[in-house]
Amino acid sequence: MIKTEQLSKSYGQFVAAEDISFEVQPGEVFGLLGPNGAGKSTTINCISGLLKPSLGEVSINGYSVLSEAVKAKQSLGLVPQDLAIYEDLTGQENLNFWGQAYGLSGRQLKDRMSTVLQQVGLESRAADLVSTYSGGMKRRLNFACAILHEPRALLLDEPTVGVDPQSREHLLSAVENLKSTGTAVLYTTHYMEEAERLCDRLAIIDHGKIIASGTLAELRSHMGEKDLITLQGDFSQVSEQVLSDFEVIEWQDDSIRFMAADAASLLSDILSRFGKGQVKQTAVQQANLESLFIKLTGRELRD
Ligand SMILES: Nc1ncnc2c1ncn2[C@@H]1O[C@H](COP(=O)(O)OP(=O)(O)OP(=O)(O)O)[C@@H](O)[C@H]1O
Repeated sequence: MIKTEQLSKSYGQFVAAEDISFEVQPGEVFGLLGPNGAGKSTTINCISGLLKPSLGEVSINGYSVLSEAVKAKQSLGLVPQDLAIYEDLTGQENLNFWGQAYGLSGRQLKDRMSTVLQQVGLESRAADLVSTYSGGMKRRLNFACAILHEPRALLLDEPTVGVDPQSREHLLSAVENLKSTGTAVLYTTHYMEEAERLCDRLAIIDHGKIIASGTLAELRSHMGEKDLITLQGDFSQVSEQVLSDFEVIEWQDDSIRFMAADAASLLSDILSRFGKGQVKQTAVQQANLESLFIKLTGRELRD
């Protein structure tokens, strides 16, 4: 339903997205997970037609976004990172505006408005001006506007950034609901927990490139059932030989990261290899998307 083939986008000499290929099937949530600046919005904007790719192909429901834009966009909904709603209109008026822009009218538009308001939990505030909404409520309305016309493919660009837990829950359940009705969803986020909850398959993106992709289970298996251990302290005088029997990912004067199977049982042996007072803090993370990202890049997802 959503397909990119070797999509690249450059700004002058700077390559913001490079060789991005994936497909999202109906009823599937595909996640693009990566830190700020990784290239997620660039990819989404090329798919929605807001940006023209420098190279590669994008299609929606079999129609090329470049050469058959009108047909491609008929099946597409976009929830942009920047809000696309009017503050000086009510929630209802915003929906009415967007509904008409999508060609809906009369009874059909009324029914859809009431369905989406209920899906995002805004029925009781629909008659209020958007300027009186909380940030999370605005994000929910932004989402509602994008799904009014029942798109078969939906692009969500970090829809939960800065929202309160209640709004986040409304948004995540609305995505789950769309998935169950067969919508193909592309979901970008830098929140690992959201990717783990929602996504059937994922691509991890960093510096404009996909560095790993697959189902959650496939991605976890990259970690080889190993835990990620982070030590903080003073390691400026410590030889890397101390951990030569482990896979060290990052070694700095004040922190060390390495992988170990069953880290908890090895911890006292590991700590005994360091001098008194050298290790000030210890953290053990089981295999998850965050630890995989650190393994692949040496950096944290939220950098
Ligand atoms: N118009 C532009 N001109 C030059 N560089 C740009 C432009 N738009 C984006 N970039 C750069 O491209 C890179 C990717 O940006 P993009 O917005 O796609 O990242 P992102 O993963 O969506 O992160 P964020 O969540 O912070 O938006 C960044 O380094 C950004 O500064």
